[in-house]
Amino acid sequence: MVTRSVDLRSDTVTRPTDAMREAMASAEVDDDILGYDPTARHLEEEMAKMMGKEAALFVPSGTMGNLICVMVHCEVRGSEVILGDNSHIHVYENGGISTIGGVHPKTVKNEEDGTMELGAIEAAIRDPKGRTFYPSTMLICLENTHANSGGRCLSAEYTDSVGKIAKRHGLKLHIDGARLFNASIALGVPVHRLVEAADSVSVCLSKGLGAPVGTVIVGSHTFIEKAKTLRKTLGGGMRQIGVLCAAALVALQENLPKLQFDHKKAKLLAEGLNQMKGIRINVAAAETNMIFMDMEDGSRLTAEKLRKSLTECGILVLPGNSPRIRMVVHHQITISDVHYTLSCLQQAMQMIQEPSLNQTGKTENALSF
Ligand SMILES: Cc1ncc(COP(=O)(O)O)c(C=O)c1O
Ligand SMILES: C[C@@H](O)[C@H](N)C(=O)O
Repeated sequence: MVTRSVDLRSDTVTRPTDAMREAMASAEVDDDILGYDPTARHLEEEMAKMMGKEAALFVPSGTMGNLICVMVHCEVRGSEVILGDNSHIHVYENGGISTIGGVHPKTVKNEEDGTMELGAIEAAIRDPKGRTFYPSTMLICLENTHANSGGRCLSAEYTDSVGKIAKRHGLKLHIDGARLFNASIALGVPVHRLVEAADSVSVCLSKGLGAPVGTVIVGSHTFIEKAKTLRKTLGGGMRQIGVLCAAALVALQENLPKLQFDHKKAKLLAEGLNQMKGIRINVAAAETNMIFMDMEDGSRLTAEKLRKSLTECGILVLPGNSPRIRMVVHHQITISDVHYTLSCLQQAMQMIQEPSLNQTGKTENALSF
């Protein structure tokens, strides 16, 4: 019976630490819809300062944060947003910007590193002279780090270049910064510099930072005022949110410094996987806390077989029928968990690829982790 549990499904799975729970229990609270929750104000002031923006607003989720930001920037009917074809907003948010926001998506191909080609972005901008027929481009969205590219980082220089395109065409720039702190640590660039060109940013507290709930959006005072109204319209206004914001403040203090170790653990995992036959790993692409593991063509290995073997070892990855397995490291994964995962994968691959060998109990090239 497996007793060990290693949860690599996502960095959204972390449990609140004791310090977070203590802070939640003793949090100073008030009605935040009326604008009086002191702990929410404290968190929002902290985040606005860190991001170098005028104001901030706590929202229940990253999905709502992105939706509100897109809707504020695209408040004119017929608005269109340019975003990546593999972006979280386009793929994993139920098409909310269209179905709820009434905003038309104009996708541009995401490159392997999470960027969109600058020329392709500019070419996607509608000609205002065609306004009778075309939607009107109002906004460009980036995602840093880029989740579906494996947690790849967008540089400040690239973001500035996109910002220049937006400004040249009178557009706004939003950054889905669900894992912005991971990008900042990996690049060694402060978060405020990474988002300098952005008019709005959505930053998740519930990802690598390990808070149980929440996202903060930042922007100008005018933007945040409009966002506050929309948050209420969408049902995202809440009462005593100081309980949640207190945990987020602890997460910022406790876990921000730990992100560098998450990246080191992810790299260790990628390097170990890279020694194994039958799978493909791009070690260089493991820039932050995510790893993508692809099955080699023609191999007996399938993602489903490996997922099943991992589960039998108590190792959790997201279920799915994709031939790719994603592993996400967080502060509640230890180095020993990484070694355990590598050892379980090595044995699983051996059993799947060389079933006859295992009947004799012989094992070759067993890697020692
Ligand atoms: C890049 C990115 N943006 C936004 C979100 C949405 O955040 P939430 O799950 O809190 O809605 C996620 C996933 O959680 C994400 O990975
Ligand atoms: C699944 C996805 O929505 C989530 N943001 C994650 O990365 O785990």
